[in-house]
This record gives sequence, C-alpha cells and structure tokens, in this order.
Amino acid sequence: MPDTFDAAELKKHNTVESAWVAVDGIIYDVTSFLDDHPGGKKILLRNCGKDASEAFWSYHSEKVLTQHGKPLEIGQLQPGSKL
Ligand code: HEM
Repeated sequence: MPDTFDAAELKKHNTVESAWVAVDGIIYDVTSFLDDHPGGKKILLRNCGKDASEAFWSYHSEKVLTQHGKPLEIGQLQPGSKL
C-alpha cells in the first residue's frame, strides 16, 4: 500500500531541501533530480509543492514517466484534496 499525502503536506515540499511534485495523482520526490532535470532546475522547482499535471503534460511525453518516474515515486496525492 503506497503512502498517501494530502495537498497541505505536498505544499510544504517546494524547496531545494525537499521538492515534491504531483502528476496525475502520483507524488514524485524530485529533490535529487533537480540538478539533472533536462528542462532545468528552475522550472521544475517552480512547479513543486503542487499538482503540476497540466504543466507536465505540456512539456513531456508518456515515456518520460515510464523511463524516469519509478525511482522518484513516493506515494499518492489524496484524492479530492485541494487547497
Ligand atoms: C517527475 C517529474 C519530472 C521528470 C521526471 C521530468 C523529466 C524530464 C525529462 C526526461 C526531460 C527531457 C525531455 C524528454 O526526454 O522528453 C524533461 C524536459 C523538460 N521538462 Fe521535465 N520532468 C519533470 C517535471 C517537470 C515539470 C513539473 C515541469 C514544469 C513545467 C517540467 C518542464 C520541463 C521542460 C520545460 C523541459 C524541456 C522541454 C524541451 O526541451 O522541449 N518538467 N523533463
């Protein structure tokens, strides 16, 4: 059973010390990936602490998550949790 985090918890993780981003209900801890992100650290960090599904899909194809997502996955965004 994966961990579930609500939107209030997700929101705390928007810094270089701890950067989480949600895409389609899955939460990714991208802290260690910030410096490696091909699109740059700045845009990724700006989208952390929230559901970035819309921004994510405007820049990536499905294969980005199948190739890079798994090791970064830490849990799920609690369904219906909004700020
Ligand atoms: C789980 C989180 C993320 C992962 C694993 C990830 C991974 C990647 C990868 C592998 C690429 C290279 C392009 C490709 O292979 O198609 C890329 C490019 C890019 N990413 Fe991300 N990314 C993430 C989140 C985000 C978010 C939230 C944004 C916010 C808008 C973003 C913006 C971009 C941009 C602008 C590019 C460059 C696109 C281009 O050069 O055309 N990424 N990302």
